[in-house]
Amino acid sequence: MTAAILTLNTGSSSLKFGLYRDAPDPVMLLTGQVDSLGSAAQLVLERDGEKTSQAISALTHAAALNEVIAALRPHMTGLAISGIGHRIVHGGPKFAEPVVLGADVLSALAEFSPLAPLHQPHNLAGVEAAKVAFPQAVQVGCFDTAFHRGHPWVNDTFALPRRFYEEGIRRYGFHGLSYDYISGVIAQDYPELHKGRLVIAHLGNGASMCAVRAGKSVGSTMGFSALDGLPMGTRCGQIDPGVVLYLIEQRGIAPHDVMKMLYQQSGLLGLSDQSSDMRTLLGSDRAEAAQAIDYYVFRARREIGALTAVLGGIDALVFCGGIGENAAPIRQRIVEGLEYLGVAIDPARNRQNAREIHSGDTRVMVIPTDEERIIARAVSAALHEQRKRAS
Ligand SMILES: Nc1ncnc2c1ncn2[C@@H]1O[C@H](COP(=O)(O)OP(=O)(O)O)[C@@H](O)[C@H]1O
Ligand SMILES: CC(=O)OP(=O)(O)O
Ligand SMILES: [Mg+2]
Repeated sequence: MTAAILTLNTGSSSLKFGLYRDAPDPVMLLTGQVDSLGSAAQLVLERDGEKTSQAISALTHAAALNEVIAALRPHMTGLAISGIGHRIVHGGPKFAEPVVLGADVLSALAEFSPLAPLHQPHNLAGVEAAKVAFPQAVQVGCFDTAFHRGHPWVNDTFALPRRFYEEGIRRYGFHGLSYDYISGVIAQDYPELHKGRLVIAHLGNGASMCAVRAGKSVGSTMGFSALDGLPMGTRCGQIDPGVVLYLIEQRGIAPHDVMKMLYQQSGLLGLSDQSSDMRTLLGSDRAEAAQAIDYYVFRARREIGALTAVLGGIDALVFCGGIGENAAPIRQRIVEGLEYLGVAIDPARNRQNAREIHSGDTRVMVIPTDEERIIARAVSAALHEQRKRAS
């Protein structure tokens, strides 16, 4: 039997997975995803460049995971799943490295569920389902917050009474597995640039930007929860906290309903009154859809300016995530007006989603992210440690 690794990445609207042969840089055997969870879910598997797709009935992440495991079985002959890596969005102030998910760790992580209600409970349900399906495998948690744990204090704190910082009310930042992957690609392919100042824009269903200097995160648009910063598919992004207080105190809306509104009914969906999906909005002729895109682009441009200020300049702007990697018109519009930073793009290369799309002095790049690979590497390292201890 060959040792294999399974990775699971439960996003807010999708479930992505990968099957790898164990090696220090694990060898990818297949990848796949379940999209549009909750409505017309599709399970797509990709092996050796060939895609197969099937409709599935799952409504929840946990049910989808069971269907994924069933679909993977025929591909597992001769393989023993030795380790399973999970993307866990919130690691709180403590977890700055991947960790083996024992019972005490899992209960500590469950305490962060209220801080990331669209993700953390699904992530942890995935761990439980994986433990049942593969009881022999080592379960490893990889945190979206870990990449940001070295933030300078000014970027880690809110201006609240001091004790709240000590109690863990901090700007954690998310999408760290994605930023870790992208900065690894830069280190390998552009070693000079790796020493410099990057703004990485992870624009998916969830969206954030990260300021990276010499491979380290020094700032992020996301804060305490996965709500802050850029507007997202259904999340509001930056908002005056006075609005939240007003809705609760003066309008009498129950806090739980405000939470639901901020996480699930706002962002592109709330503004367009049509869809959370950028493809749908780009294809729509409704004025509200156009306005939702206007706001999205405006906030993204504004945050690039803010993070460039944090870095004291910008050497490269990198786009990734479903929108960042595929939506050429959105990239085009975001960079409009950033010429003063040397940021401009070549329309033809932009349309091709080419890796280098800049026409000015500052590099602008499109790099498909691969959170699964970062997870698979962490699992391989954990398996290696385990074997070393056993020998
Ligand atoms: N070709 C495309 N053009 C525009 N938007 C796209 C395209 N492909 C994917 N997207 C958008 O990417 C977003 C999903 O991003 P993704 O990173 O896959 O999500 P998740 O955060 O759930 O992992 C959706 O808004 C989708 O519309
Ligand atoms: C943290 C976050 O927003 O994740 P996702 O993009 O998967 O929703
Ligand atoms: Mg994502």
